[in-house]
Amino acid sequence: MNATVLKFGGSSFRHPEDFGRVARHLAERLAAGENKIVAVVSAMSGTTDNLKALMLGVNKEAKPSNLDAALATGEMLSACLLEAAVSRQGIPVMSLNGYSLGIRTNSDFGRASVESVDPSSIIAALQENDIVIATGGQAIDQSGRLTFLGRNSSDLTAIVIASMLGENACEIYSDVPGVYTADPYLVPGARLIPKIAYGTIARMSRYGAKVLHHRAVEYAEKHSVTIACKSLTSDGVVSGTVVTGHGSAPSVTLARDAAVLSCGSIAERNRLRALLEQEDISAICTEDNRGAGICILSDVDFALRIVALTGSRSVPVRLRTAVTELDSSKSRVHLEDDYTRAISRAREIHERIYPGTDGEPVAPRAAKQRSTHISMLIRTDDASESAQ
Ligand SMILES: Nc1ncnc2c1ncn2[C@@H]1O[C@H](COP(=O)(O)OP(=O)(O)O)[C@@H](O)[C@H]1O
Ligand SMILES: N[C@@H](CC(=O)OP(=O)(O)O)C(=O)O
Repeated sequence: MNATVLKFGGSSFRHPEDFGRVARHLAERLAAGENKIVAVVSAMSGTTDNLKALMLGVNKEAKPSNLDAALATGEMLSACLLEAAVSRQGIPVMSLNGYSLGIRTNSDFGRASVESVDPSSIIAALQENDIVIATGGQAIDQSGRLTFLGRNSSDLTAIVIASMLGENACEIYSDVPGVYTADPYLVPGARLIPKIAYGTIARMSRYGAKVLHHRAVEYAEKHSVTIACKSLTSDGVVSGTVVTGHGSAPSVTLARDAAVLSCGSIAERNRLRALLEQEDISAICTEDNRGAGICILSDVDFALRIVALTGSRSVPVRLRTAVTELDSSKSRVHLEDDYTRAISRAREIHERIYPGTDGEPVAPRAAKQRSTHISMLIRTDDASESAQ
C-alpha cells in the first residue's frame, strides 16, 4: 500500500496547540492528493527528561525495563493528542504504539536494536483509516515487553516504518529545516547543507548533531530510504536537506553530556573501547593528567550500564561537552567542562572553516554553566590529534 511517512519530533510539539497545527498540515496533504499517511511522533519537548527524572526520583535504580515502559508513555501521549487533533478535522485516524507497531527488538532495554518487522498491523490500520499515528522510539522484545530504542530514536522508527511499508522516502520534521554545518541555534552563520551523504550525517550525528539519529541514517542507507529533512513553519513547509548517496561539508558538532571515564591503564581503556564498539557506541580515547581515559559520546546511560556490568574499575569522571571538527578525512575533538566555553570554541572553529560567517545565532539558547574549564590532548577514532 502506498503511504507517505512523516516524523514530527519533540521540537514540533512544544505547546498543546502544536498538535492542531500538525493535524492541519496532514489534512492539507490528504486534500492535495496524498493517498495514506503514517505520522510518527515523539514525546513533547522536555517530556522524556521529565519522565526519566520522575522515575529515578522514585527509585534511582529502577530496572531498565521499568524505565523503558515509563519513557514510552511520552510518545503514547503525543500519539493520543495528535489522533485527537486529526479526528477533529473529520479524518479517519487511529494510533498505534510500541505494542502494536509490528517492530520487535532484542531485550537491550535503554537502547534496543530492531530484530524483525511485520507490517501487517500498520497496513490493516491504513486500510481502515487515512492517517495512522505511530509512537516513535519504542517497540517490544520477543517476549512482548516494551523496549526503548534510545534517546532521539523516533527518527529510527520512522525509517523502519517507511522501509517495512516498501516506501523509499521518509520526511523528518524538526525545528530546523535540515542539516547545517553546525547547530544553527548555537553557531552564528551555520550553513544549510542541501544534500548530504548518509555516512557524513551519520558521523556528524555520532558526534552530537542530533538533528538526525545516526542509527536511523544507517538503517535508511541499508534499506535505501531517502530522508527529506523539513520544517513546518507558519509560512508552510520549508525543505532543507536531502540525505542520499552523496554530499559532504566540513562541520562542527557539540555533544553535551559526553561522559569521560578514567581507565586504570591503556590495556583497560582498550578493552572498554572494544566492548563499546561491539555495542555500536561512539567513544574516543583521551589522554590527560589523569592518564588514559575514554569519552562516550552516544547512548551515554546505556554505555555506562554496560561498563558497570563488566565490573570494570573505570569510573565516570565527569560530564563534559565534546566539540568536534569534522571533515572527510579527520575528526578533532576538544572536551570542555564549561558549556558556554564549548559554544565559543565551536564558533571559533566554524569561523575558521567558513570565514566571514560570524554573527548572531538565530535563536540563542540559555547556556548552562559548568565548573572548571579543561582542555586536553585527544586521540580521535581516526588517530588525528589536536593539542589545545
Ligand atoms: N548540524 C546541525 N544541523 C541542524 N540542527 C542541529 C545540528 N546540530 C545540532 N542540531 C540541533 O538539532 C535540533 C533538532 O533535533 P531535535 O531536537 O532532536 O529535533 P526533534 O525534537 O524535532 O527530533 C535543532 O534544534 C538543533 O539545535
Ligand atoms: N523519547 C525520545 C523522543 C525522540 O526521539 O525525541 P526527538 O524526536 O525529539 O529527538 C527522546 O527524547 O529521547
